[in-house]
Amino acid sequence: MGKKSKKQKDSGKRAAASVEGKELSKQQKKQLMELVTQLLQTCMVIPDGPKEYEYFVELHSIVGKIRALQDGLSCPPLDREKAIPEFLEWVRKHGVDTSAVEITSFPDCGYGLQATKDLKETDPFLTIPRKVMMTTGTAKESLLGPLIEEDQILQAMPSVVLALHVLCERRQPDSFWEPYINILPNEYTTPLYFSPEELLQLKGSPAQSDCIKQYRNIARQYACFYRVFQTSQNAEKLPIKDCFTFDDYRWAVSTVMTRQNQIPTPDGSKITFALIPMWDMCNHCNGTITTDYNLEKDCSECFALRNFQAKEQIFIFYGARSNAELLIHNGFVYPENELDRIAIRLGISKGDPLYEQKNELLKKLGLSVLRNFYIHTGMIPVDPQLMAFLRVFCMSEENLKELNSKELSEADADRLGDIDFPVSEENEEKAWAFLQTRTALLLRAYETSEEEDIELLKKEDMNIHERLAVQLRMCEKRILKATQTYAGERKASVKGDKSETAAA
Ligand SMILES: C[S@@+](CC[C@H](N)C(=O)[O-])C[C@H]1O[C@@H](n2cnc3c(N)ncnc32)[C@H](O)[C@@H]1O
Repeated sequence: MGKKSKKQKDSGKRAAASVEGKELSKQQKKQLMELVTQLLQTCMVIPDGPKEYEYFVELHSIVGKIRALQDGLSCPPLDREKAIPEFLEWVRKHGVDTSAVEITSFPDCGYGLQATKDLKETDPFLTIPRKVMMTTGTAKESLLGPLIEEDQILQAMPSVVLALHVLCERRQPDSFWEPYINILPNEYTTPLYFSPEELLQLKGSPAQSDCIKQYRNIARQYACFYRVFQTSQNAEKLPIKDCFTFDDYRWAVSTVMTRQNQIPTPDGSKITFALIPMWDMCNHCNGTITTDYNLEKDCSECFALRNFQAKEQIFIFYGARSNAELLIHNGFVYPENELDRIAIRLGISKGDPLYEQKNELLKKLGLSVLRNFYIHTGMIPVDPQLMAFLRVFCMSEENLKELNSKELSEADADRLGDIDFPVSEENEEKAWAFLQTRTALLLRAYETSEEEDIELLKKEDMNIHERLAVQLRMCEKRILKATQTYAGERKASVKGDKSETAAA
């Protein structure tokens, strides 16, 4: 499956030669190549902190010029609604039992699956055989095969392989996966689609920098593959060779990012990336992973994560992701996210007179002197790694000497991360005071308050990108505020305990 007959391979050539609509002139092709080279050179630069946003504006402007030249060259739009009946017929023909589910449009999360009957927690509701999936394996068997064999980037990046595979199959008139591709969204809400003004809404959030890094990576990949398609003999037969637009690549990458799953290879020896038709119509909610791969039957099996009544939307759990990760990789924010967290970067200054001793102890704990930690939503925002770092950060010379002079047992290391085992009253007070101040500073980096964000979200005419950015920063502020309060309470309780002791 996925292997094309000679007839199919020839039709790939046809598709490439007759890209509907616009043909670029020689002059335009030259201009495009110059812009792609400029993009590649700009992508070589790794911007530093304060200049990062300006860098994004520059990248976005070069990409804008490329997109303008490519106007009319991208794939024609898809009509999802119209394509659903044929898609259902196709999956059923290939052995998918769709009797428990229906594809329906839901407010706020696009299409999804609705239960046609009551389902009990753990009931199986969808089984998808490998033969309908698009995988890195089917990519290797397609027209892309020779290029994958030649290109080291492709060999190391299965998601890129899958993105190019989807794009080639979208351009292939008689693709096996045509009924599946036709029900995919026309565009996504991943930050790859954000304008500089929209990205500005994330000012103060650590996610802004991650969005820029993602944009730079995808722009660089685009520029690299644009050149590969112009020069490699193994790209000659690809239906995207002469019409590889930035918009199409961004669409393909977003398709893969928002829908891919990992499955074992047929022999079970490795893990591969896959797009799983029909299963990938499920939207996300809190819970646990309930999709498994049955190697014996060679299919993906999905079970209900809770009871669902007939007519209710069936959700699955995509995995433990923060809202920033959900926005960047999945294009949505989930305010009810029980596993939300925000990254904070902490480090010991080289100017700290106890730098060496702190470094030594952190090494013993498997922590580095500068790294990202997380604070979490929920009752206890601080995890053991952060707790241990805060304690070492605020430790006295005496404590450091004592701990560095001996072999640290697992129990010693665990105690340093255990919220209920202070090193000393002084250390505890300092650690919580530090966290309280740091969260207050981080909150000040945003240009709006949580209350202002809540008001903004009441506006109905806000565009979806801005809405997502405002939702994300609102969720982040909630975590920071809760942590600030929590740290303040813990600090006060150390003092309280002290005064109690003094009174006793
Ligand atoms: C695997 S697809 C699910 C099907 C998708 N809704 C569609 O129309 O094709 C994942 C995408 O669904 C949307 N999504 C999933 N869960 C969501 C949720 N809880 N809230 C909002 N959007 C959600 C996001 O756009 C995400 O990128």
